[in-house]
Amino acid sequence: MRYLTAGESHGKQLTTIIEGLPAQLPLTRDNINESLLRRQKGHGRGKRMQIEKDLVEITSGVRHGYTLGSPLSLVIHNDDFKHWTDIMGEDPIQGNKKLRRIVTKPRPGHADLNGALKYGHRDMRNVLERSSARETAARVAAGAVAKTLLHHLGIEVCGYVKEIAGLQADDMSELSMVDKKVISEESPVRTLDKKIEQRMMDKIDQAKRDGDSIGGITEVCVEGMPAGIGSYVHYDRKLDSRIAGAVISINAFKGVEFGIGFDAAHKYGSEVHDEIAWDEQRGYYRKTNRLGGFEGGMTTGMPLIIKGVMKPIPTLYKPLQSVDIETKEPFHASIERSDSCAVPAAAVVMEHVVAFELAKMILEQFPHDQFPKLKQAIEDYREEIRCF
Ligand SMILES: Cc1cc2nc3c(=O)[nH]c(=O)nc-3n(C[C@H](O)[C@H](O)[C@H](O)COP(=O)(O)O)c2cc1C
Ligand SMILES: C=C(O[C@@H]1CC(C(=O)O)=C[C@@H](OP(=O)(O)O)[C@H]1O)C(=O)O
Repeated sequence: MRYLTAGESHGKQLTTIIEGLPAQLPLTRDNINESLLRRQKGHGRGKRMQIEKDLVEITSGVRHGYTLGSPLSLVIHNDDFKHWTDIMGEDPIQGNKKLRRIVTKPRPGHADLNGALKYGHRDMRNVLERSSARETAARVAAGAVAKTLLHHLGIEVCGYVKEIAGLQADDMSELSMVDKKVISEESPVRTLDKKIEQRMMDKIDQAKRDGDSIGGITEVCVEGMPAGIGSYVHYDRKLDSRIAGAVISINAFKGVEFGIGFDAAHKYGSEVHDEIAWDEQRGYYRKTNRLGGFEGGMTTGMPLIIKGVMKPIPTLYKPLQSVDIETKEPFHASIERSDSCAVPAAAVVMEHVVAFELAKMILEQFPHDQFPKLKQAIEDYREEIRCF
């Protein structure tokens, strides 16, 4: 299974095409819209999220509530396009630089300058339109399809905020998946402790007043993955490495950790590795889960715990110094609008890109033309490893 996305941030629409899904998977647009709505929430988003109401249209691949096995295409319309029809239209546009809204002032931390150098764009709008995290809506749509597939296989994926501006959200490790989901779905900045939640929002508001931005840490937990998904035999079949790539591909993500992650560097082996145990009901299991559910590029059968680090948003109301590519003069640009913190939304994005990689690996490992047969194959495999 693979997917592609297309679409510019202020263009007409975002398109996602997923190829390689099994036939006969139950799928409706509600499965996807729920995820899209969650991605739009969270304290610290800018005015754009008030304009957009992300709803998907399934334009192929589904009939009467079930996948056909043919490519699935999903469309999300950009409501903001109506304000940008000339600037984003396909026909040549006349007028002065201001009318055409040509961008010649690159923002440090965004893709503007490097993208302009690479593709030879003297108008950096040609870069920012596609490098914008608007594209993550299309990725969430793909991930929502993957999550639906996983859900029907008894696998649940949940993403939530772990830290914003140095403030730790509550440790959710002991909570049931249902409770984790309630917390992350209500509003992704939610924590169990209302005081911490308020302090996070205060920090975001303060950063916004200061013309600054804020990053944080997101976490994804996965329950129900059987052991042995992924592979040790080749670098590109290691599931943890695919997940790491997918997480780092999210705009502004700069790090990924599995389980205790970087803390493993300061510990002894006896404090890091998870001892193996067995009982009749569960089969093999681990007494601890410090490695976050991965060994040798494969799942261990324990919950997957994955963290991602998001840097602060690059577009600042109090801008950093840069150089105009036309005049070569230094400048301090003022900006029109931006998010000041998008960590809650990014947690939802991470949940969905992880889900896609998990579903993709499962489909690689089991025959999957027909979803009911895939489901049976997974059930048989679970039983086989329980009795191993
Ligand atoms: C959900 C989400 C929303 C974002 N919103 C903004 C924004 O409003 N302004 C901005 O400059 N960057 C925003 N970003 C980050 C940029 O898209 C990102 O920093 C940029 O594409 C450069 O890529 P890099 O940071 O991965 O190097 C957002 C990222 C995410 C995940
Ligand atoms: C549109 C989304 O996020 C956008 C991501 C983004 C960026 O530079 O990454 C910049 C902003 O776009 P605009 O300049 O139109 O306000 C965000 O709003 C979205 O998440 O749907």
